[in-house]
Amino acid sequence: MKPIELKSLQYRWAGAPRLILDIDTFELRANEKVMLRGPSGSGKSTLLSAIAGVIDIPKASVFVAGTDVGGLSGRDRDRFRVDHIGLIFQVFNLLPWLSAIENVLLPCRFSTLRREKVAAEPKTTAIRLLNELGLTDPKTLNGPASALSIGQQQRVAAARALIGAPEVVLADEPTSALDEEAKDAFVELLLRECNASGSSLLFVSHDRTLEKHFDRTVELGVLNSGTK
Ligand SMILES: Nc1ncnc2c1ncn2[C@@H]1O[C@H](COP(=O)(O)OP(=O)(O)OP(=O)(O)O)[C@@H](O)[C@H]1O
Repeated sequence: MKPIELKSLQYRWAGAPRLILDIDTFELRANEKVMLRGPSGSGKSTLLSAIAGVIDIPKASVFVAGTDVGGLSGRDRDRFRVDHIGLIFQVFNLLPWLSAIENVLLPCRFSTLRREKVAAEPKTTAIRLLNELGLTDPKTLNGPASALSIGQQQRVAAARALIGAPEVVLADEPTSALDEEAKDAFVELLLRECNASGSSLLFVSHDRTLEKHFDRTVELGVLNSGTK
């Protein structure tokens, strides 16, 4: 089963003069790690929103782990997303009053499937993931997320995306707030953890220096031939 398959995906924002997405075909294969590039405003975040089922897309145009995302009701899409997709955004969307560990556990709270995929006790797994991503200080792990630095928040967001081994991890410029060295280190950690959990990764970035870490790079402008 392909983690992501797009077929004749078209999308136009309400009131916009033209399609922002017009993609004939695209596939992300099992365990594949792909970088998605493209100029600002070209539709990269829109594409991730389409794959995550955050926006309304036509039926039979986006398949995630074999499910037709556009064919699901809004409620079922929300359920499907938490079961099968790990999300890391530019803004990490941590709940500031919860601890790092509690933030990482959120997908297990909302998804039985994710919880069942966690072999050990979920809290033990959350701590292991955070440790592997470089967060080890008990104060950092147990204190409120509001007290974390940007780099620490990003690691928590990555651990939250990875817990319960979702088939697909979608990352939208998660390194934009980091310096060069921290970017490379973060991408290496993320890829290692995706490999460990068997998750495929679609990673949006402008940053060509990160390309070397990925199986391949896809230019949205090339994919999106129909919008020209
Ligand atoms: N919620 C929205 N409503 C209407 N138009 C939107 C919305 N979100 C994005 N757009 C438009 O869609 C186009 C693509 O935006 P998108 O954020 O997908 O691009 P991007 O490639 O991710 O850009 P960047 O690299 O700057 O983050 C832009 O013209 C933007 O104004």
